[in-house]
Amino acid sequence: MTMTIIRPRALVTGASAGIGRVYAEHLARTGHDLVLVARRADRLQALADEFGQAHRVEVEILPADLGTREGVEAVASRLAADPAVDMLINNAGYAARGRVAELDFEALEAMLQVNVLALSRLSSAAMAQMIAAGRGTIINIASGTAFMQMPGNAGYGASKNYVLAFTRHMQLEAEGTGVRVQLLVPGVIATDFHAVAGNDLANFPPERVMSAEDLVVASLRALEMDETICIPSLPEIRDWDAYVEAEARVAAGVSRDRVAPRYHNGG
Ligand SMILES: NC(=O)C1=CN([C@@H]2O[C@H](COP(=O)(O)OP(=O)(O)OC[C@H]3O[C@@H](n4cnc5c(N)ncnc54)[C@H](OP(=O)(O)O)[C@@H]3O)[C@@H](O)[C@H]2O)C=CC1
Ligand SMILES: N[C@@H](C=O)C(=O)O
Repeated sequence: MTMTIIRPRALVTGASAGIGRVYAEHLARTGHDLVLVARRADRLQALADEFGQAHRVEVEILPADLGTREGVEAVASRLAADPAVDMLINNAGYAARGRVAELDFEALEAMLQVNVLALSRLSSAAMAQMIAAGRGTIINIASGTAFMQMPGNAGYGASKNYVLAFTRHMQLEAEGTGVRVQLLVPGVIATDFHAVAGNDLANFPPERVMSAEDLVVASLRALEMDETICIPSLPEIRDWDAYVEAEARVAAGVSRDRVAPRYHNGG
């Protein structure tokens, strides 16, 4: 009698480098088959060979440019067609920076295609398939810059605010479905991201820089702990709770039939 081994299968975007590569390695080590997505097929193939041999898992490469509609649809179709994919790491992304008055609109549009639209499309395809299966895990990668305003970072910061908001809506919609949705909020992580964005990682004080390894371990540990928001370096999670409470107080006041007293003539 032949035994078929059914392993969990994860699809990782941006798997050719940095955070995505580290996720892929950890998931392979813990017995996941993988589908690796990025543009650099040679890198993906090298990782597939390495992880396949070292961890005896099946690793498929799916080279795709998530900055194009065809690339996104190829990956979305893969998610929709394969119920064995029970984990999506929505990680591919980058920063195109520039002050608003000097914005390179084409560069902004290209970044939003990857950071915002591809992530949304792949989240949607995975959610549909996973809700139907009654199980699955999606991790969306935001950024600490979603909580900060810095000159030159309007486009990238806003794209990560989108990820934050979109993922929190996904979490609401996933309630009771068996699907887990994690929002991961990295700070400054030591990867090629900074060089790609035209910055030097060495400009950050070392005490602000985390390794991709530590980030990914924290994210996977948060999954085990059923924490849906993972901010790996935040010492006290109650600070996030306070943020959500403050947001709820603002939300309770934004829609009323009268303006606030401070806008009345004479105060
Ligand atoms: N490093 C940091 O300090 C932080 C990073 N983040 C976020 O983490 C995520 C991963 O970044 P990180 O690992 O640091 O950066 P890297 O530059 O090391 O890796 C980015 C990955 O995204 C892929 N990618 C970029 N553009 C595309 C595209 N058009 N189509 C398909 N894949 C693409 C790249 O692959 P390829 O070039 O082969 O296509 C690469 O695998 C991003 O979403 C980033 O915004 C958030 C906060 C902090
Ligand atoms: N957090 C990093 C990116 O998202 C950065 O500050 O550059």
